[in-house]
Amino acid sequence: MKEAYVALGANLGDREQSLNEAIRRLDAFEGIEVRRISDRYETDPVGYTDQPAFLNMAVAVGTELDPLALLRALLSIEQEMGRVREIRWGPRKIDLDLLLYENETLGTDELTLPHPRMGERAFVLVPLRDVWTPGEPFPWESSLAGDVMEREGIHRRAPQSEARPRKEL
Ligand SMILES: Nc1ncnc2c1ncn2[C@@H]1O[C@H](COP(=O)(O)OP(=O)(O)OP(=O)(O)O)[C@@H](O)[C@H]1O
Ligand SMILES: Nc1nc2c(c(=O)[nH]1)N=C(CO)CN2
Repeated sequence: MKEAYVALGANLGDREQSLNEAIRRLDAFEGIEVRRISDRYETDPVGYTDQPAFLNMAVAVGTELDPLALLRALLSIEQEMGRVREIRWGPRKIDLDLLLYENETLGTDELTLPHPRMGERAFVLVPLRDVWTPGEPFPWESSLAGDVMEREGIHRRAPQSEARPRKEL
């Protein structure tokens, strides 16, 4: 089994439900198992800013798929969930990006590894740090120093059990 990291984002419809559904579909996919799941973060939109706030997460997966097959699995889940591609960096029901696959580097149009913009995106790095290999230093720690969360408009959401109304506990 190889290890890979996937970033998830949603900013249209029921964002929470979309993220849960995407993780369920990932884990159900032949050759992929979800190993660790980050907290959820409410984040200000980056790039194209005239759009609703995102919910962002990251997961660590174990996989028997090669990098391209894993990327295609992510794209197929996006499509099954009804993602419509319109504006680049624009609003979407669900976005799944392949951040890292072991230590592979790749530079094709279809797949670039590591993901070319991950190092400059706090909305990616903050959840990625949650699921990083336990005991291993997080390589982007210095990018997250100081008040980056405040500056980039990133707010950790309460865990689901805390967020639920008492009667449902
Ligand atoms: N590491 C990667 N993860 C996901 N997609 C990638 C990667 N490298 C290249 N791509 C290609 O990028 C294409 C466009 O991806 P997508 O529509 O998710 O981009 P975006 O989310 O708008 O922007 P960004 O790539 O900056 O997150 C995909 O069809 C895919 O083939
Ligand atoms: N906060 C935030 N901003 C974004 C995001 C995202 O997931 N979170 N995804 C984008 C498309 O790549 C563009 N901008």
